[in-house]
Amino acid sequence: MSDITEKKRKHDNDSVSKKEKKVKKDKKEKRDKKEKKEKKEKKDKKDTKEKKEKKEESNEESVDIIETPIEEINAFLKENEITIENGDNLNIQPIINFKSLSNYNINSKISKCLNKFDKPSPIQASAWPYLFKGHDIIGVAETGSGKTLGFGVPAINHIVKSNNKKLQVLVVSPTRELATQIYDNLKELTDSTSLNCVCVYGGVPKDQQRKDIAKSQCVIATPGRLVDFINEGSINLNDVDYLVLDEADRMLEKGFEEDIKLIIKSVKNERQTLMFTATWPKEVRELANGFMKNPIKVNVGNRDELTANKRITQYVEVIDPYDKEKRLIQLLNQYQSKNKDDKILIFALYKKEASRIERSLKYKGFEVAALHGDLSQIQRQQALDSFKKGECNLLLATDVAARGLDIPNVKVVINLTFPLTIEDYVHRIGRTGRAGKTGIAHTLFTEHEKHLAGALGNVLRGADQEVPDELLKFGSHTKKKEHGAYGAFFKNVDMSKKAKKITFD
Ligand SMILES: Nc1ncnc2c1ncn2[C@@H]1O[C@H](COP(=O)(O)OP(=O)(O)OP(=O)(O)O)[C@@H](O)[C@H]1O
Repeated sequence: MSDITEKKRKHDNDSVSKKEKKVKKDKKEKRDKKEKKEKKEKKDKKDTKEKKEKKEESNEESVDIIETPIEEINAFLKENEITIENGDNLNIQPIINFKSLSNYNINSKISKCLNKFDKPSPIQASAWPYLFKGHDIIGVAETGSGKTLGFGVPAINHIVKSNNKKLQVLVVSPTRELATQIYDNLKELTDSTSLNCVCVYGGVPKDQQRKDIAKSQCVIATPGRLVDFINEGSINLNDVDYLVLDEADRMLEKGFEEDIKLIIKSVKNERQTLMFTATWPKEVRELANGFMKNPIKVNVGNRDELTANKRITQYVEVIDPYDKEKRLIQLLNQYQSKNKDDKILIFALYKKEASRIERSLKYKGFEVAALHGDLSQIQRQQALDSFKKGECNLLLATDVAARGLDIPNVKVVINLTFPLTIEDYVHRIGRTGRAGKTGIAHTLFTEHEKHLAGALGNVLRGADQEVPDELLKFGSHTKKKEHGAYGAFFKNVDMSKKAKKITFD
């Protein structure tokens, strides 16, 4: 090849590669421009969203403080027999209507979830203001009075306000079914605020729970599975600064103490601690104080004495133990209603007893579901679901169903065998007469339970119910419950110091 031809070829090649380079450069510039534009649009969109949210927030902030007249507040406290005790002599008005929630900058998405109700229930009205301000609380109010949202609304608002995605709220519940129910309640709130919540309980595989924990800000748990996860390092509670013990007296009883100790040791020291229940026996009060900082005690109804919901009509029949089953059939025939929605809940004491009675009822032609500890978790959940949905209107349960379960249209509770404690009696019958409704509790009482006759008599009197003569014959002696738990964890609190009862004047 001649020099000239070689030069021409080189020149041609150069100009081709220059052209290619230019095309490439143009393409890149175009691409960059497009990316830049997309980025800007994205940012603008985000800014607008943030601005909108900020505006909403500032709107909330700029809302005028809603003052409720003192006379109205005092009438509300009196009518609902509310006492608020605290050592710091704080004087914070209850939130007696949802409008007043704006005084506390409650996230509007959370308050929207409450639209289905007319007004806060007495425990919500009186506990919320203290909880929004970050205080520890012991909330004691009758069964079915809305305690779940009483601790749940401030819990989720606490996460929203913190503006971080760490796990911050822990709710501990004694049974799997109750944990699931609390989860359903709180999920409505977390979903509205695009936060995540997980329910952690035993009897089902762990894998999915582990995955869900990793992305959740709120955990509802039964103690056993939670302790499992703590021990295997699958859950980090270091940032939990809002701790709720639901059914607190049960959680502080012997049997749960080791788990509760470990759980409390695993959460943040600087935290808000809440204890909610319908029964607050003297035996656990000092112990509870040891886990809390100057707790405010909110009492709805005269709950220094054990009291049952007064909208429940209580019948107590003293009976020969051998006649119980025959009487149960008569009661079922008497109470089974033509209204297909009405439900009856029967309580037995032991799992074996529950299984035996279930078989016997089925043999006699009753359609009955059963819920007790000898069943698998799937069977337990199926029985509860079919009872809740009304597919089967008769449920036979042990005390696993005594606390917290909120099942619509339970018209009658039958105590086939009396529970081990008088507190359990109050919780069992509290499965009826919920959220302002009425109900019936029919109890078969035998000489085997005579040591609880005095306490039962007091509960009946306290709720303005008739005390049968046969019950009085057992005398009024009440066996004291003992509490030997908590060893070194136990903190002696000076109970002689009287807390102040607040009145608004
Ligand atoms: N402000 C309200 N007004 C009317 N109903 C309400 C209100 N808040 C909650 N409820 C309803 O009251 C029912 C009982 O509530 P919840 O289960 O929280 O009771 P509880 O006090 O925890 O009862 P328990 O002592 O048996 O655990 C639920 O169906 C709930 O939806």
